[in-house]
Amino acid sequence: MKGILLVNLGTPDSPQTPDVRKYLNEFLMDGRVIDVNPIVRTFLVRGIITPFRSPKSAKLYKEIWSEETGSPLLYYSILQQKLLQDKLGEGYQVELAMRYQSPSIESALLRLKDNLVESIRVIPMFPQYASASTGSVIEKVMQLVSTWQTIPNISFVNSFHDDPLMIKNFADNARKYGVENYDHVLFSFHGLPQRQLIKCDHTHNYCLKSADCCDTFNDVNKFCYSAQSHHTARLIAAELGLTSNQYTICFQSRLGNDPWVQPYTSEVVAKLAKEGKKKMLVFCPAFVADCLETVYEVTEEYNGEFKALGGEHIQLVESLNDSPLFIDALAKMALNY
Ligand SMILES: C=CC1=C(C)c2cc3[nH]c(cc4nc(cc5[nH]c(cc1n2)c(C)c5CCC(=O)O)C(CCC(=O)O)=C4C)c(C)c3C=C
Ligand SMILES: [Fe+2]
Ligand SMILES: [Fe+2]
Repeated sequence: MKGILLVNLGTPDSPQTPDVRKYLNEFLMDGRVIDVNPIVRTFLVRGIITPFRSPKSAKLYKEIWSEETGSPLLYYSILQQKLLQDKLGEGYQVELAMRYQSPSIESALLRLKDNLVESIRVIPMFPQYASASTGSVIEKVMQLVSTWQTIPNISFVNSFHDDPLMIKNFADNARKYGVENYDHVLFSFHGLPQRQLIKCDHTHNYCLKSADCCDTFNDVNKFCYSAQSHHTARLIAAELGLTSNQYTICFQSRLGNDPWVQPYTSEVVAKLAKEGKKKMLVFCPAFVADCLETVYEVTEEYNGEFKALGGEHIQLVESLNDSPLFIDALAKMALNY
């Protein structure tokens, strides 16, 4: 039996403030997410961010929480695990874990260990590599497994930003809206502090040194989250036959006052509304499942800001969720030892 472990980010156990606080504390106390001195991080997270953000975020989570299925991120993650298990069949044990909260990575690894799997293939569910997402998952898994007496044959998917099935899946999801019916297309990725990009630049002389450092995907920037994001967007655009003036790549969900990777989605939305764009199609290709950042931030927040400035409608392209093409992509990654 071979073990496959899917790991996504995590979501609160409920949309109530105490559960959201517990989630944010675990998430934001991760040194790869808020990568500052631990004393400063503790002060920032426990003293400022979590006390103020928890009640606000709880309100947003209540907006996207379904009575029947709970958090969209967990709902689609469970579906992805079940569908991949069905596809791979008996020789494989597919487990799901979340980096923060539940189901925990520790419990999923123990289920694989108890079944004496010969090997474990870990798939962090983030197409583009970032230390704050993929890096954190890999570190946590290695930390836990390193304490086992028998360390299994273990491998990790580091990124899948250019996976052809994933690219086709996003493009197909957009086709049903008729891309030609929109004035402009946005590729809005989750943001990241600029210093986290710079830390991944092993040459110390490329990332953010010029305005066009992400315009090509090359040997120097191949591990950069922003360069991988630009690459994903260009591939989806090419699949849809979009020319470069028909779309904009941007980054959402900035937290705090430090500079994050730019341009910021909210500023791009405002600029395009002021230029007279009426209808926009928005992809969020940093996420493989719909979540707070897509369902609320794009459909409610950016749509509201766009309309307030004269725009008519922002249409979110749904995420990969339970699409058969994405399950095929996962199966390929699972089998590609
Ligand atoms: C310093 C702060 C943050 C970094 C860095 C960060 C990176 C990052 N996050 C994701 C994926 C997701 N993030 C989600 C929610 C979310 N993200 C942050 C902060 C940082 N993320 C916060 C505070 C939150 C919680 C919501 C809020 O209060 O605004 C989610 C959604 C979870 C859900 O339950 O739906 C995802 C998914 C990636 C891929 C990433 C690095 C590239
Ligand atoms: Fe995030
Ligand atoms: Fe870069």
